[in-house]
Amino acid sequence: MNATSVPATIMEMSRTSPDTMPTGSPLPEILGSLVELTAQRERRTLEISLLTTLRELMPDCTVALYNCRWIDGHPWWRIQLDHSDQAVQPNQPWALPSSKILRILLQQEERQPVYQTETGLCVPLYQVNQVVAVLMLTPNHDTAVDHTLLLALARIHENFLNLLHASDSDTLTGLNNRRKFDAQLYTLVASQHAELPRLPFLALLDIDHFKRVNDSYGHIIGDEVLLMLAQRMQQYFGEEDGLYRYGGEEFAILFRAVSAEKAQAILEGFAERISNQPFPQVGQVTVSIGFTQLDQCFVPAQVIDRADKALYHSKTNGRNQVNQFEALQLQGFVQQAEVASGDIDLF
Ligand SMILES: Nc1nc2c(ncn2[C@@H]2O[C@H](COP(=O)(O)OP(=O)(O)OP(=O)(O)O)[C@@H](O)[C@H]2O)c(=O)[nH]1
Repeated sequence: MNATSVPATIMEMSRTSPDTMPTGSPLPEILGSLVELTAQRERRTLEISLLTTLRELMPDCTVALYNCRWIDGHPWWRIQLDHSDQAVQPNQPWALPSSKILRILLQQEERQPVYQTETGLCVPLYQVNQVVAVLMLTPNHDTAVDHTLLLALARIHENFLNLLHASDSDTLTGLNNRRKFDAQLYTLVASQHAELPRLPFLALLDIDHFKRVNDSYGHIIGDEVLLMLAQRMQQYFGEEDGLYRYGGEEFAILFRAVSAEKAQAILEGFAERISNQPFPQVGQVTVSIGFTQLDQCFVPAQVIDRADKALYHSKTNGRNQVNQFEALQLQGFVQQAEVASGDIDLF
């Protein structure tokens, strides 16, 4: 099913299978749930909306959502939300699923939309032909589950996951794109809490002399360097760190560290790894990095300006190095910008 066929399917359900509709779930209620579901623009709120909808439409079932992560071809999973929406803390440890679920995820069993397990029903959700999440449904007592309704909601959720992924991703590198970066920086700046044990930082990273790569080896090899750099970022940084293609040959990283010194060490470790691991055909590539600590005193435009100034300092002082805005400011190398009437003006 694709996104455009969804409304027809729901209308069809209401016409052709009225007796399979759960009691108390008339068409207006289902449509209301769909409106709510499809208004979401973030994966977590989309997931909460799906579970709320299922809970409302199937009150006799317990529902849980697991997210899947693939490492070297093996699926790991962790519970993301359960029936009560709030009960699960984010970032539970990843675990190996049971052998039955493993067979389903690896598609060793004949691919079906719904699988029967010991405890109930399992509905895999796909992205580019790979399972990215699993809905687990346990009926209380002997309640019959309306498979048509369950599958329609699962497919709608899946379609929206895919749309979200497409609108948030950079097509060349697969990293998050600038649109996603702007949204997440805004959220992070607005929601910072001083009591969090690890401090938030923004780093801007730019490949050194990238024009020479394009000029010497061609644009396609240049693209490959961008892709490999993105892959090395994914291997080096943690799964909770935000990695973005900021534009052209520039990347952004939103990450946490216990101190500015530790943040500097993390970024220097990455720059060193890049310069020490030659790229196919091109050889050595180096990167320059500027970073700054996020602070509620500064709006997103100021935070970006601070990281950018630190990056510019790295570029103009020999490249292949990492600088923090706050340290440069103390030494008098850079100045703070202030926001006036929506623009950034220097003091
Ligand atoms: N292959 C490829 N090149 C790109 C892409 N986006 C931007 N570029 C190239 O990136 C290069 C950036 O060049 P400059 O801004 O002069 O920077 P630089 O050569 O990296 O020099 P410094 O940043 O000063 O070290 C240009 O040649 C752009 O054409 C892309 O998606 N693919």
